[in-house]
Amino acid sequence: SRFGDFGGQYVPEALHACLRELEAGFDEAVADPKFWEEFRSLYSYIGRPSSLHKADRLTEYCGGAQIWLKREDLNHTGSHKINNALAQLLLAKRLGKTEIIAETGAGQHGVATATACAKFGLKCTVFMGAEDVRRQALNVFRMRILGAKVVAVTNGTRTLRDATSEAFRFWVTNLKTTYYVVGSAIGPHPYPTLVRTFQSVIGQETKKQFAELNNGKLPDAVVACVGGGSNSTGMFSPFEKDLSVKLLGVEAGGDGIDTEHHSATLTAGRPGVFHGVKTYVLQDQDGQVHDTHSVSAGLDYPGVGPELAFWKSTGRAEFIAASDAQALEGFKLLSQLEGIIPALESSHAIYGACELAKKMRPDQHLVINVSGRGDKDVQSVAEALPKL
Ligand SMILES: CC/C=C(/N=C/c1c(COP(=O)(O)O)cnc(C)c1O)C(=O)O
Repeated sequence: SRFGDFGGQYVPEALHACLRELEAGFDEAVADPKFWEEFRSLYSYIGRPSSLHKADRLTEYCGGAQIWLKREDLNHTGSHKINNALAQLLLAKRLGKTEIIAETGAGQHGVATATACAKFGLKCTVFMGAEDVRRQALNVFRMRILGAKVVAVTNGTRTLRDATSEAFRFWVTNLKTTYYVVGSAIGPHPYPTLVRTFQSVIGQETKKQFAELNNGKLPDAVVACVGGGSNSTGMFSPFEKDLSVKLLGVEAGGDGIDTEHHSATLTAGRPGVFHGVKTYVLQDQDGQVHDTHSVSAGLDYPGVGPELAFWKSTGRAEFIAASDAQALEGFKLLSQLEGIIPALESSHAIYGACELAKKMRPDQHLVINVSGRGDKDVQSVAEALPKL
């Protein structure tokens, strides 16, 4: 349950028993070939494997490494979130839970959980900050159309942080019947391990596909955006032992990490406890957690997964921040050079990858995890880029 000094279960006594039940259920499931057979039987529903292909015009534009795209945006519901939501629903069924709750920021995890609940016939309640209900309205409609109840959370900054706190509060009072599908590699043990394990299908496929297309070679670098850390740990973990592969996480630099308005937890935060886990936190010297900002709702969060905090401390992965303006640049680049409209979250990885590619040689290869598609964001981008 530890990632070096990070991880653990910093939760009230009331949660210990159900976290132990969850850990036992998880350990049993991952050791059971039947669980993985059931997960793989969902691949045609998800659209796995997702494709890996070259980005020729983006490669030319950046002028350095060969750039490849892992298309998690093409999954059913439009992001990587479906991998984790479906796997956790299988786990919830094994644990005999009848009610499902989830938190959401960008609405992608909310839609993925609502989709999985519709498929498995379970009641679904999604907690979402009122500000995110406004800026990701398309996904709120989708959740409701899929049969889920969306609870707008109005405390605090009315974003992902508050939705997550509210989901935990609800869970603690409904432990017997309710399974909390956590949407990122955050929260108390076993959630960071559980979510990374289910998302590692991304990195496993990437490694195999890249080798098949490049006579057995590994890529030289892999890039992913970082919110709570699920698409990054899912993409990075299969490469963790391959030290020749550079791992780069791109966080939300908002208005700039020298301002109070960003969500670059690993770049500008420090070790602390938040949402039940020891990790990096954006906090003041008294440990009060900062309000955060990002143009992308899915990265707008003052915590981060403990495994990424560990990889930062060991130097296995590097982290940079892309500002709102730089993310909007990444959004435009992929749209106009490759005809792919990425989620604003993924747009941070596009920008960061292009900066890295420039510093690499043309005989080197870099893979970007395109974590989601940008349909949900076109309204806010149109407002942000009126001259587009
Ligand atoms: C679970 C809260 C985060 C959400 N989304 C985060 C997100 C992220 C960042 O989340 P992580 O992969 O967990 O760091 C990246 N790409 C897309 C398309 C996302 O939607 C959500 O609610 O949909």
